[in-house]
Amino acid sequence: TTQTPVRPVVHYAADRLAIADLVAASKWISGAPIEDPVREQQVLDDVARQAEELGADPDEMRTIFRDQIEASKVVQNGLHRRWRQHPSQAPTEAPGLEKIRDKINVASSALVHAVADTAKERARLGCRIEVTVGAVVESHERHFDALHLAGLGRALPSVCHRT
Ligand SMILES: C=C(O[C@@H]1C=C(C(=O)O)C=C[C@H]1O)C(=O)O
Repeated sequence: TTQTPVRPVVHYAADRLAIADLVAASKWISGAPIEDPVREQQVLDDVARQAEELGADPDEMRTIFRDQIEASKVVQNGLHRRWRQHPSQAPTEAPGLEKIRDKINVASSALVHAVADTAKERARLGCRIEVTVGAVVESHERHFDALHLAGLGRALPSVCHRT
């Protein structure tokens, strides 16, 4: 398949976003709220620390991950709306949230590395179109529906940095 320098960033953002389905199912069953500001702060502090360890910009990493978190909530809210409207589609079992968050942490670290590895590429003029095309191709490969494509779109606006 077509590879561009920023494609790994799109790939790992999509990996992380796909886990939102499990989170949504777990919260649907437990009744936990979709938004968890304490956990969000932990995620942001964690990726900023990892960025520093890799010699990357911690503030930029926080900005990029604020968008990953918003994207996850777009997908979770969309799935809950769908399940309220079509209860027969709602999940009846799901893993516990702690177990799923272990998976999110792994996906986050992979994305931190991809971001840290592409500082130069993300400053290039071609970045924006590469990210956009990458998101469409990635969505197609993963059989994403419109909700997940919209979520991936919400995940990516801060990837290409304006220098
Ligand atoms: C994914 C979750 O849902 C939301 C999104 C988060 C994220 O993307 O890391 C963190 C907390 C929640 O506001 C979660 O609760 O783990």
